[in-house]
Amino acid sequence: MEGVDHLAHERNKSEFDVDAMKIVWAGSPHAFDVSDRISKLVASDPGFRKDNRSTLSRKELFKNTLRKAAYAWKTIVDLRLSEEEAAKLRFYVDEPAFTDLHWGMFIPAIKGQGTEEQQQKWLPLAYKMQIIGCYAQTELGHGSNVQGLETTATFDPQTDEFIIHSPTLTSSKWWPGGLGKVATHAIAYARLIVGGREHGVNGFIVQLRSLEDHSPLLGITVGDIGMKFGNGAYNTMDNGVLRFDHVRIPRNQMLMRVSQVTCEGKYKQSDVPRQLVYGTMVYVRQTIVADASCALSRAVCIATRYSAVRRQFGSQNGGPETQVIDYKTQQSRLFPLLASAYAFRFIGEWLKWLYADVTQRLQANDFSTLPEAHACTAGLKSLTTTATADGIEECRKLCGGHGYLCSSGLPELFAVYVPACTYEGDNTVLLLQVARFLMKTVSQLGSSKKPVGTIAYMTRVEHLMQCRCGVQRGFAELSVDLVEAAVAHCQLIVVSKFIEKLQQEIPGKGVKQQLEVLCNIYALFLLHKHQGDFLSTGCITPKHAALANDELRSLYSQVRPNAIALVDAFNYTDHYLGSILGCYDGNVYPKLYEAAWKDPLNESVVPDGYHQYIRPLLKQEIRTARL
Ligand SMILES: CCCCCCCCCC/C=C\CCCCCCCCCC(=O)SCCNC(=O)CCNC(=O)[C@H](O)C(C)(C)COP(=O)(O)OP(=O)(O)OC[C@H]1O[C@@H](n2cnc3c(N)ncnc32)[C@H](O)[C@@H]1OP(=O)(O)O
Ligand SMILES: Cc1cc2nc3c(=O)[nH]c(=O)nc-3n(C[C@H](O)[C@H](O)[C@H](O)COP(=O)(O)OP(=O)(O)OC[C@H]3O[C@@H](n4cnc5c(N)ncnc54)[C@H](O)[C@@H]3O)c2cc1C
Repeated sequence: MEGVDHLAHERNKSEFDVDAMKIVWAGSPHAFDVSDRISKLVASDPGFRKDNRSTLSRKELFKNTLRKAAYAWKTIVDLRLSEEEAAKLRFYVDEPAFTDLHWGMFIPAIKGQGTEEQQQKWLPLAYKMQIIGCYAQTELGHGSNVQGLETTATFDPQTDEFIIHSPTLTSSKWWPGGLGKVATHAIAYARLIVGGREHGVNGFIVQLRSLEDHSPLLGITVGDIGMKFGNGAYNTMDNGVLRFDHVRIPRNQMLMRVSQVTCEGKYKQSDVPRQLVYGTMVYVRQTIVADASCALSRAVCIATRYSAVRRQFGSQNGGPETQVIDYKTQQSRLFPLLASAYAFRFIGEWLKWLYADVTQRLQANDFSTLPEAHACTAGLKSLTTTATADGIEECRKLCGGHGYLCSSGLPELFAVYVPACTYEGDNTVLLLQVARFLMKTVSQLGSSKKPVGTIAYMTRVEHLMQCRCGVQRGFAELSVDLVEAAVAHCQLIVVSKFIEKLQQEIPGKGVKQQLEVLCNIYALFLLHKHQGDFLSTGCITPKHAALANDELRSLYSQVRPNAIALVDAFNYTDHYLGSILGCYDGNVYPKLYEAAWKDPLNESVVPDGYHQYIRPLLKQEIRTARL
């Protein structure tokens, strides 16, 4: 029945203060207030309706996304929302769109790689959305290998301009979000050529379309790259293709914080690491880790609530069947994902601090923590997105057949989320970067340069020094093992930061105790998952392994009465969840049944095509012997 909380009995079992946990999840009382207020604002505004996406054609879907983006901007301006509130509004609108790249990459690239003068010129236009930008780095032929990009930017001293050109088909820019149909400007990454000499890949601000009639400018060929994985999903984003035919831009449109070209055609490299050109990617990778905890928590919220609603088998003397959340197999699949959602939340908080710290150091020309920041953002982006993509799929399976319905919210969540394992750096390529960082640390063991921060533990691996010669077999040869070592390194960081979080003051009855249970589940689940490595290296004995498994089972029993309250703490509205299986009141079956009849296919009792195709089939005379 509407208005009845079918999960009230579950909520009454909670052993901790849910409202206090909501603050922990949000990060602070202020952050909770903003999130709560904005999520309800979006949920209550029919202008942000999203339950019809899977029934729209690509063109209708895209036009609807443009409408929503414009409506969101009008809401932000009319309500004078702060930058924080505006970002939350875009988050709860919950639809990949060109604005993600405008705000998430185009603006950060200018802030990170532009000079003061360039920031003063371009940022006000971008903040007021008087220009719409995209981040055009990847090409048809190269994405991972940035130094392999082929687009050229040749300096012409006669006119004090750069000539941007796509010399080959494979140099076509390919994938940039917002590029296909909307962006008026791009940060285009190209090989800098001055006086016939190459100076590596740099960023250039290039106008693509007229601000009068949106038509592509002279020398610009631009369009959308076509449908992507899943219906709806990421097809709200116009990932584009772009070719330059000798497009001329003023010299001052090369982002010149890292490298400069003077009007005399002299190339100058600032005394900063050239990798600062990659700074925007580092920034986005750390935001993607926070995104992972959002996406995973969303899937876990749906699967946990539905697991408490769903009953299957186990009826005693005609009594109710067993809630599937009470099956140990369901708990062993679901609760490690619940623990991971909280673990990723806290590692995302720490990574945000690490990024802010390295950014502050860079402003003082202190580059000492840049390698660690690169390794952490690359490795944790890889780890959390792989686990989240796999976790969303596991949550779909945890919901049985109904998890495969669009109305469960899980298929679309999966389809939108999985490219996170690829964009902003293929996950394996990024783990290889972490492996390179770890091997460089090993090579420095014994020198005066002592490992600190997230690699401080490596001082305890002195024995690696003796086998240093072993790694002469070559990085490539050992890359599979090195990638596994990189994953283990990142998992250690996640566990360590979860433990550090628990050493903080955490208010609320029973809140810290619940987080300790989740931290232990996360750590012991990893030990169980990688038991072979721990046993084969002698880190644990078989008895330790058995104890860990016993403790894991006990921890699942401790989480069980608190599971619904732990997902309520995410404070997601039904609108944001977009899931009948995960609705707050647990009134699933009537909503599933009602939703079915709203499908366009049920607009007519007899389907289109019956008279043309089915009736002749049913009425045909069988002229041959029975088949
Ligand atoms: C309906 C339901 C909705 C559900 C919603 C849920 C949530 C969904 C998610 C949100 C959805 C939509 C919103 C979208 C938001 C996100 C959008 C993102 C879009 C993606 C954008 C992109 O993809 S941009 C392009 C990204 N491309 C890459 O990442 C390329 C990867 N490659 C590289 O980074 C580099 O090529 C390389 C690092 C792999 C190699 O570089 P290079 O060859 O130059 O270097 P070397 O390997 O030789 O190393 C040399 C030394 O440099 C150091 N190094 C390398 N990189 C860096 C760095 N970045 N910073 C610092 N140092 C660096 C390296 O360590 C070496 O050092 P030494 O060993 O000391 O020499
Ligand atoms: C939805 C989406 C949105 C995107 N948005 C943007 C955007 O806005 N702007 C932008 O510039 N780009 C964007 N991209 C492009 C994205 O950044 C690249 O696709 C990504 O960096 C991966 O590069 P690639 O496609 O070249 O993969 P590849 O490198 O070709 O990967 C193919 C395979 O090769 C393997 N591989 C590659 N190199 C090595 C190596 N050295 N050792 C071992 N294995 C290796 C990889 O692990 C992978 O298994 C987007 C992509 C997607 C899917």
